[in-house]
Amino acid sequence: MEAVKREANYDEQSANAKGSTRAKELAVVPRGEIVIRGLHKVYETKKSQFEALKNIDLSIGTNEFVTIVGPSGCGKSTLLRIVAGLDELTDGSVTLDGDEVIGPGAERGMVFQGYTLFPWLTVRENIEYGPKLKGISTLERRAISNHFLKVIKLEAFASAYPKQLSGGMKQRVAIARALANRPKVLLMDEPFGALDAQTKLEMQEMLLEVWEKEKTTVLFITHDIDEAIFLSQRIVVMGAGPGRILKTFDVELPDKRTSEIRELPEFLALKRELGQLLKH
Ligand SMILES: Nc1ncnc2c1ncn2[C@@H]1O[C@H](COP(=O)(O)OP(=O)(O)OP(=O)(O)O)[C@@H](O)[C@H]1O
Repeated sequence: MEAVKREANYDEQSANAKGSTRAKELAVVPRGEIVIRGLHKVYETKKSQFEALKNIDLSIGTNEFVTIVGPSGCGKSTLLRIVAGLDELTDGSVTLDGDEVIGPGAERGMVFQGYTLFPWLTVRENIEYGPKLKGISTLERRAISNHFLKVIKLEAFASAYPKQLSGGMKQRVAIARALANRPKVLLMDEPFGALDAQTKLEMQEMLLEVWEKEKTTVLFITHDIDEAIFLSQRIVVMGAGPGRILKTFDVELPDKRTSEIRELPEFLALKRELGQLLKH
């Protein structure tokens, strides 16, 4: 269990233990703060250029849960891929805790819609994959996978292979596998898009539980307005032609998100407003 405690906790503990100014400074270092400034993305082919993103400015705070919504083709995935370091920006900058993003890194975990588990590995082995690459010992890896199997409530399936799991279970493993690297940020591109309605609701509740426990910054993409409101602290609405931010909304709902909040007047009012904005 020790192995999966967050760095911030370690820092706080060491600050308390040592009581030194330096240790206290370490304890307040932001973790998982994304700053995007003047971001432009142009896709170039031999014959043409396509401006996918224009003038994107967005800051996402430590432990914040931010969702991006917008019409198909407005550049949501492009933006997420650039933050992941999987795609290059044309102009501007993206930093994570002050460090420029120049490529993929284990501190940014990704979960996509398609199931990206290794079919030849068991659930436990999939979760331990990242820590194994990092050279973490077998004992510590076991502690990490035990912790996350519990978090995603799949202890009984530790030895199962992905093909033996339902879609929702596979996505739970994908989330655990991303979290096992102890990322500062979880980047999620329509992770529940392929699930049936009931499983999707269950996954949303599970994700919020995980987010509360693990205190990771989350940048989430969805087409589903209900999902965006239910999950997020802030919603960023993008428009197309070229991809840009139209408006951001603070979600003023109780921190404790239970299914009842979907009936609250604030929820319904925001849903109406987002619906109107996305119609144009
Ligand atoms: N590798 C590429 N080369 C050229 N154009 C691209 C490339 N990848 C994406 N695009 C274009 O950039 C635009 C933004 O694509 P992106 O996938 O980011 O949109 P999106 O908002 O995530 O869409 P969706 O909601 O349908 O997933 C689209 O018009 C797409 O055709």
